Amino acid sequence: MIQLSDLTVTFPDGNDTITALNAVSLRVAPGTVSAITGPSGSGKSTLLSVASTLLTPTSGNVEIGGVDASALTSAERAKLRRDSIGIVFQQPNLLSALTVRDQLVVMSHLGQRRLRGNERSAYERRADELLDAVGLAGQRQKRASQLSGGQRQRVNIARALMNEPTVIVVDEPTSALDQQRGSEIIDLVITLTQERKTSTLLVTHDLSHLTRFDEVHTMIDGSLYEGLIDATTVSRESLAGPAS
Ligand SMILES: Nc1ncnc2c1ncn2[C@@H]1O[C@H](COP(=O)(O)OP(=O)(O)OP(=O)(O)O)[C@@H](O)[C@H]1O
Repeated sequence: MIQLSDLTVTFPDGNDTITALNAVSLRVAPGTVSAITGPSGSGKSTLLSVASTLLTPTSGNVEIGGVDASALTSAERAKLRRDSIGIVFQQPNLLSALTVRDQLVVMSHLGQRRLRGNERSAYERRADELLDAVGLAGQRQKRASQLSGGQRQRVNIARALMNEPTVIVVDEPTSALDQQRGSEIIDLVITLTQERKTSTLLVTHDLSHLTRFDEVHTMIDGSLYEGLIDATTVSRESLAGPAS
């Protein structure tokens, strides 16, 4: 479960400041996908960076499974991130020299000592189970360069699940894919979220899938609103007020 409370992020801009997030609150329950859409520059990526504890907010806090990330040291936060948060970036950043299976195995012992043989085979079993779950059972020994864009995104998703996270943060998973492959990736994210009871926070520009998510929010100028809102036609004064 992830709970974002009253998050504000400002960046210096010459003598001024930019408010990238303005008192944003959001709770994503286990087994549900909450989608965030909104215009370019409205703060969506900043929200994902804060939710995944990669960026510390100017104020407000992020709780992952009841743990307040702001109360942790940076080493503790890195451990929380490794153990509890799966991050799926927009472009799959796979390591071209590794097989599909090893892309996953390497994730599970980042920053740790060399694996012993029996540990390695446990990780390989988990990798194979996840590759089955994302429809890549037959591709385990291939290299990233031999995969299609949709298959790479599947590896990316499987890799994010390797450490059994309770929270998944997904940035524009369909942006490099055609409509059908994009739709299949959304199906996969929804199915895995339900099966594994993760709290999934997903950013997308692609409005065609929005009705399939449990919740939809729109980010406008750093504020988060419930539902789908057309930021070009609605004035801020007429909005009901930020979601909380
Ligand atoms: N590191 C930074 N330093 C200064 N300003 C930043 C930084 N990161 C983001 N911003 C500013 O914060 C605002 C929100 O940016 P953000 O990238 O979160 O928007 P976005 O909704 O993800 O945009 P897009 O859809 O184009 O990716 C923008 O005005 C951006 O210029």
